[in-house]
Amino acid sequence: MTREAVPRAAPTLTAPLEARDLRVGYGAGDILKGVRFSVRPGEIFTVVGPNGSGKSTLIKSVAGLVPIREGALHLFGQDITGVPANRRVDAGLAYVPQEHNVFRNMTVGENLKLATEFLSASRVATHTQRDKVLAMFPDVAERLPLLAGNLSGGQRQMLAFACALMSSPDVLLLDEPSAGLSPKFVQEIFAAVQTVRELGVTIFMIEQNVAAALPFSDVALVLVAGEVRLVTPADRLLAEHDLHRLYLGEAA
Ligand SMILES: Nc1ncnc2c1ncn2[C@@H]1O[C@H](COP(=O)(O)OP(=O)(O)OP(=O)(O)O)[C@@H](O)[C@H]1O
Repeated sequence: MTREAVPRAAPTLTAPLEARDLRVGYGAGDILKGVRFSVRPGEIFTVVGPNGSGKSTLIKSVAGLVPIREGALHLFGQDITGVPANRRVDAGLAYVPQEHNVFRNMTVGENLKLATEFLSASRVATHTQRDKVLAMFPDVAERLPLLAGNLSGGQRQMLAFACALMSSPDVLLLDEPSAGLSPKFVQEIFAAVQTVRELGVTIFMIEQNVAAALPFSDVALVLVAGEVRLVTPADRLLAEHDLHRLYLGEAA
Protein backbone atom coordinates (compact mmCIF):
# COMPACT_ATOMS: atom_id res chain seq x y z
CA MET A 1 0.00 0.00 0.00
CA THR A 2 1.24 3.47 -0.81
CA ARG A 3 1.40 5.85 2.12
CA GLU A 4 2.34 9.46 1.87
CA ALA A 5 3.52 11.33 4.93
CA VAL A 6 2.72 14.71 3.42
CA PRO A 7 0.27 15.71 0.74
CA ARG A 8 1.97 15.91 -2.61
CA ALA A 9 0.65 17.72 -5.63
CA ALA A 10 -1.30 15.50 -8.00
CA PRO A 11 1.05 14.09 -10.63
CA THR A 12 0.92 16.02 -13.86
CA LEU A 13 1.58 15.05 -17.42
CA THR A 14 4.80 17.03 -17.21
CA ALA A 15 6.32 15.07 -14.31
CA PRO A 16 9.84 14.15 -15.46
CA LEU A 17 9.30 10.61 -14.23
CA GLU A 18 6.11 8.95 -13.11
CA ALA A 19 5.43 5.30 -12.27
CA ARG A 20 1.91 3.94 -12.07
CA ASP A 21 1.44 0.63 -10.26
CA LEU A 22 4.56 -1.06 -11.58
CA ARG A 23 4.73 -4.82 -11.28
CA VAL A 24 8.09 -6.32 -12.10
CA GLY A 25 9.63 -9.72 -11.43
CA TYR A 26 11.97 -12.36 -12.70
CA GLY A 27 10.22 -15.67 -12.12
CA ALA A 28 6.81 -16.74 -10.97
CA GLY A 29 6.18 -13.98 -8.41
CA ASP A 30 6.46 -10.21 -8.62
CA ILE A 31 9.32 -8.40 -6.87
CA LEU A 32 7.71 -4.95 -7.34
CA LYS A 33 4.07 -5.15 -6.32
CA GLY A 34 2.40 -2.03 -7.63
CA VAL A 35 5.00 0.71 -7.15
CA ARG A 36 3.89 4.25 -7.88
CA PHE A 37 5.68 7.57 -7.55
CA SER A 38 5.98 10.91 -9.26
CA VAL A 39 9.22 12.88 -9.48
CA ARG A 40 9.05 16.65 -9.83
CA PRO A 41 11.27 18.71 -12.15
CA GLY A 42 14.74 19.35 -10.75
CA GLU A 43 14.17 17.10 -7.75
CA ILE A 44 16.69 14.70 -6.20
CA PHE A 45 14.42 11.73 -5.50
CA THR A 46 16.04 8.95 -3.49
CA VAL A 47 14.74 5.41 -2.99
CA VAL A 48 15.90 3.66 0.19
CA GLY A 49 14.96 0.31 1.66
CA PRO A 50 16.34 -2.82 3.24
CA ASN A 51 18.38 -5.42 1.36
CA GLY A 52 16.27 -7.31 -1.14
CA SER A 53 13.40 -4.81 -1.07
CA GLY A 54 13.59 -4.33 -4.84
CA LYS A 55 15.55 -1.07 -5.22
CA SER A 56 17.85 -2.41 -7.95
CA THR A 57 14.92 -4.06 -9.70
CA LEU A 58 13.09 -0.74 -9.63
CA ILE A 59 15.90 1.36 -11.12
CA LYS A 60 16.65 -1.30 -13.74
CA SER A 61 13.01 -1.39 -14.78
CA VAL A 62 13.05 2.42 -15.09
CA ALA A 63 16.23 2.19 -17.19
CA GLY A 64 14.62 -0.46 -19.41
CA LEU A 65 16.89 -3.33 -18.38
CA VAL A 66 14.18 -5.41 -16.69
CA PRO A 67 10.75 -5.56 -18.37
CA ILE A 68 7.70 -4.07 -16.68
CA ARG A 69 4.94 -6.68 -16.39
CA GLU A 70 2.10 -4.38 -15.46
CA GLY A 71 1.61 -0.68 -14.86
CA ALA A 72 3.04 2.27 -16.75
CA LEU A 73 6.13 4.43 -16.75
CA HIS A 74 6.00 7.95 -18.11
CA LEU A 75 8.83 10.33 -18.97
CA PHE A 76 7.52 13.90 -19.25
CA GLY A 77 4.09 12.45 -20.03
CA GLN A 78 5.39 10.11 -22.71
CA ASP A 79 4.63 6.43 -22.11
CA ILE A 80 7.98 4.61 -22.13
CA THR A 81 6.75 1.40 -20.46
CA GLY A 82 7.74 -0.90 -23.31
CA VAL A 83 10.44 1.28 -24.86
CA PRO A 84 13.88 -0.40 -25.12
CA ALA A 85 16.74 0.95 -22.99
CA ASN A 86 18.63 2.60 -25.86
CA ARG A 87 15.54 4.51 -26.97
CA ARG A 88 14.95 5.70 -23.40
CA VAL A 89 18.35 7.41 -23.66
CA ASP A 90 17.14 9.17 -26.81
CA ALA A 91 14.03 10.21 -24.87
CA GLY A 92 16.20 11.89 -22.21
CA LEU A 93 16.91 9.21 -19.60
CA ALA A 94 20.50 8.33 -18.65
CA TYR A 95 21.50 5.50 -16.30
CA VAL A 96 24.68 5.11 -14.26
CA PRO A 97 25.01 1.48 -13.11
CA GLN A 98 26.60 0.71 -9.79
CA GLU A 99 29.42 -1.37 -11.28
CA HIS A 100 31.20 -1.69 -14.61
CA ASN A 101 30.19 1.87 -15.42
CA VAL A 102 33.41 2.87 -17.24
CA PHE A 103 35.84 1.06 -19.57
CA ARG A 104 38.93 0.63 -17.42
CA ASN A 105 41.26 -0.23 -20.32
CA MET A 106 40.43 3.03 -22.11
CA THR A 107 41.54 6.54 -21.19
CA VAL A 108 39.25 9.01 -19.47
CA GLY A 109 39.01 11.00 -22.71
CA GLU A 110 38.19 7.89 -24.74
CA ASN A 111 35.43 6.96 -22.27
CA LEU A 112 33.88 10.41 -22.69
CA LYS A 113 34.09 10.15 -26.48
CA LEU A 114 32.63 6.63 -26.54
CA ALA A 115 29.72 7.86 -24.43
CA THR A 116 28.59 9.96 -27.41
CA GLU A 117 29.16 7.38 -30.17
CA PHE A 118 25.82 5.61 -30.21
CA LEU A 119 23.55 8.53 -29.40
CA SER A 120 21.17 10.18 -31.79
CA ALA A 121 22.64 13.50 -32.94
CA SER A 122 20.13 15.60 -31.01
CA ARG A 123 21.23 14.03 -27.69
CA VAL A 124 25.00 14.46 -28.05
CA ALA A 125 26.21 17.15 -25.65
CA THR A 126 27.33 20.30 -27.44
CA HIS A 127 30.91 21.54 -26.97
CA THR A 128 29.60 24.10 -24.50
CA GLN A 129 27.73 21.43 -22.53
CA ARG A 130 30.80 19.18 -22.54
CA ASP A 131 32.95 22.06 -21.25
CA LYS A 132 30.39 22.70 -18.51
CA VAL A 133 30.45 19.04 -17.47
CA LEU A 134 34.25 18.98 -17.40
CA ALA A 135 34.26 22.18 -15.34
CA MET A 136 31.97 20.43 -12.85
CA PHE A 137 34.30 17.46 -12.56
CA PRO A 138 37.89 18.74 -12.34
CA ASP A 139 39.04 15.28 -11.19
CA VAL A 140 37.92 14.01 -14.59
CA ALA A 141 39.05 17.01 -16.65
CA GLU A 142 42.60 16.85 -15.24
CA ARG A 143 42.99 13.16 -16.14
CA LEU A 144 41.83 12.89 -19.77
CA PRO A 145 44.93 10.94 -20.95
CA LEU A 146 44.94 8.53 -17.98
CA LEU A 147 43.55 5.01 -18.11
CA ALA A 148 40.18 4.92 -16.36
CA GLY A 149 41.37 1.75 -14.60
CA ASN A 150 43.98 3.84 -12.78
CA LEU A 151 41.43 6.21 -11.24
CA SER A 152 40.27 5.88 -7.65
CA GLY A 153 36.77 4.55 -7.02
CA GLY A 154 35.43 8.07 -6.45
CA GLN A 155 37.11 9.44 -9.57
CA ARG A 156 35.70 6.57 -11.62
CA GLN A 157 32.24 7.34 -10.31
CA MET A 158 32.69 11.02 -11.32
CA LEU A 159 33.76 9.81 -14.80
CA ALA A 160 30.66 7.61 -15.01
CA PHE A 161 28.49 10.66 -14.18
CA ALA A 162 30.32 12.74 -16.78
CA CYS A 163 29.82 10.00 -19.42
CA ALA A 164 26.09 9.87 -18.63
CA LEU A 165 25.88 13.65 -19.01
CA MET A 166 27.32 13.38 -22.55
CA SER A 167 23.78 12.42 -23.63
CA SER A 168 22.47 15.74 -22.19
CA PRO A 169 19.80 13.86 -20.19
CA ASP A 170 16.71 15.37 -18.61
CA VAL A 171 16.57 12.63 -15.97
CA LEU A 172 19.60 10.87 -14.52
CA LEU A 173 19.25 7.45 -12.84
CA LEU A 174 21.94 6.63 -10.28
CA ASP A 175 22.31 3.10 -8.90
CA GLU A 176 23.89 3.41 -5.43
CA PRO A 177 26.41 6.11 -6.35
CA SER A 178 28.17 5.89 -2.98
CA ALA A 179 28.64 2.09 -2.98
CA GLY A 180 32.17 1.06 -2.05
CA LEU A 181 33.49 4.60 -1.61
CA SER A 182 35.42 5.99 1.37
CA PRO A 183 33.50 8.49 3.56
CA LYS A 184 35.37 11.45 2.01
CA PHE A 185 34.38 10.41 -1.50
CA VAL A 186 30.81 9.67 -0.42
CA GLN A 187 30.39 13.36 0.50
CA GLU A 188 32.03 14.45 -2.76
CA ILE A 189 29.82 12.17 -4.84
CA PHE A 190 26.61 13.50 -3.32
CA ALA A 191 27.90 17.06 -3.71
CA ALA A 192 28.48 16.19 -7.38
CA VAL A 193 24.89 14.90 -7.63
CA GLN A 194 23.68 18.28 -6.39
CA THR A 195 25.89 20.05 -8.94
CA VAL A 196 24.40 17.92 -11.71
CA ARG A 197 20.94 18.95 -10.55
CA GLU A 198 22.00 22.59 -10.91
CA LEU A 199 22.32 21.90 -14.66
CA GLY A 200 18.56 21.36 -14.62
CA VAL A 201 18.77 17.56 -14.55
CA THR A 202 16.23 15.67 -12.43
CA ILE A 203 17.81 12.89 -10.35
CA PHE A 204 16.31 9.51 -9.44
CA MET A 205 18.63 7.38 -7.34
CA ILE A 206 18.63 4.35 -5.11
CA GLU A 207 20.87 4.27 -2.04
CA GLN A 208 21.78 1.98 0.86
CA ASN A 209 23.68 4.74 2.65
CA VAL A 210 20.62 6.53 3.98
CA ALA A 211 22.40 8.83 6.44
CA ALA A 212 24.77 10.15 3.76
CA ALA A 213 22.23 10.43 0.95
CA LEU A 214 19.32 12.13 2.72
CA PRO A 215 21.01 15.51 3.37
CA PHE A 216 21.57 15.79 -0.38
CA SER A 217 18.06 14.61 -1.37
CA ASP A 218 14.73 16.42 -1.69
CA VAL A 219 12.37 13.47 -1.45
CA ALA A 220 12.81 9.98 -0.02
CA LEU A 221 10.77 6.94 -0.97
CA VAL A 222 10.96 3.95 1.39
CA LEU A 223 10.57 0.65 -0.48
CA VAL A 224 9.90 -2.45 1.62
CA ALA A 225 9.21 -5.90 0.14
CA GLY A 226 8.47 -4.39 -3.26
CA GLU A 227 5.91 -1.88 -1.97
CA VAL A 228 6.07 1.84 -1.27
CA ARG A 229 5.89 2.31 2.50
CA LEU A 230 6.39 6.06 2.59
CA VAL A 231 7.15 9.07 0.43
CA THR A 232 8.37 12.06 2.42
CA PRO A 233 10.53 15.17 2.21
CA ALA A 234 14.01 13.75 2.75
CA ASP A 235 14.77 15.97 5.75
CA ARG A 236 11.74 14.58 7.60
CA LEU A 237 12.47 10.90 7.15
CA LEU A 238 14.89 10.43 10.02
CA ALA A 239 13.45 13.29 12.11
CA GLU A 240 9.88 11.99 12.11
CA HIS A 241 10.06 8.28 11.39
CA ASP A 242 11.75 5.21 12.77
CA LEU A 243 13.50 3.76 9.76
CA HIS A 244 14.20 0.49 11.50
CA ARG A 245 10.48 -0.04 12.20
CA LEU A 246 9.59 0.98 8.66
CA TYR A 247 12.08 -1.52 7.30
CA LEU A 248 10.48 -4.20 9.46
CA GLY A 249 7.12 -3.36 7.94
CA GLU A 250 5.70 -1.58 10.97
CA ALA A 251 3.49 1.53 10.82
CA ALA A 252 5.05 4.74 9.46
N1 LIG B 1 18.20 -11.38 -12.01
C1 LIG B 1 17.45 -11.83 -11.00
N2 LIG B 1 16.82 -13.01 -11.09
C2 LIG B 1 16.03 -13.49 -10.10
N3 LIG B 1 15.83 -12.84 -8.94
C3 LIG B 1 16.43 -11.65 -8.79
C4 LIG B 1 17.27 -11.08 -9.79
N4 LIG B 1 17.73 -9.89 -9.35
C5 LIG B 1 17.20 -9.71 -8.12
N5 LIG B 1 16.43 -10.76 -7.78
C6 LIG B 1 15.69 -10.93 -6.54
O1 LIG B 1 14.80 -9.81 -6.41
C7 LIG B 1 14.70 -9.42 -5.04
C8 LIG B 1 15.00 -7.94 -4.93
O2 LIG B 1 16.37 -7.74 -5.27
P1 LIG B 1 16.96 -6.30 -5.57
O3 LIG B 1 18.40 -6.49 -5.93
O4 LIG B 1 16.09 -5.59 -6.53
O5 LIG B 1 16.81 -5.61 -4.14
P2 LIG B 1 17.65 -4.42 -3.50
O6 LIG B 1 16.72 -3.67 -2.64
O7 LIG B 1 18.35 -3.66 -4.56
O8 LIG B 1 18.69 -5.22 -2.61
P3 LIG B 1 20.18 -4.79 -2.17
O9 LIG B 1 20.03 -3.55 -1.37
O10 LIG B 1 20.61 -5.96 -1.35
O11 LIG B 1 20.97 -4.61 -3.43
C9 LIG B 1 15.67 -10.30 -4.25
O12 LIG B 1 14.92 -11.35 -3.67
C10 LIG B 1 16.60 -10.83 -5.31
O13 LIG B 1 17.08 -12.10 -4.97
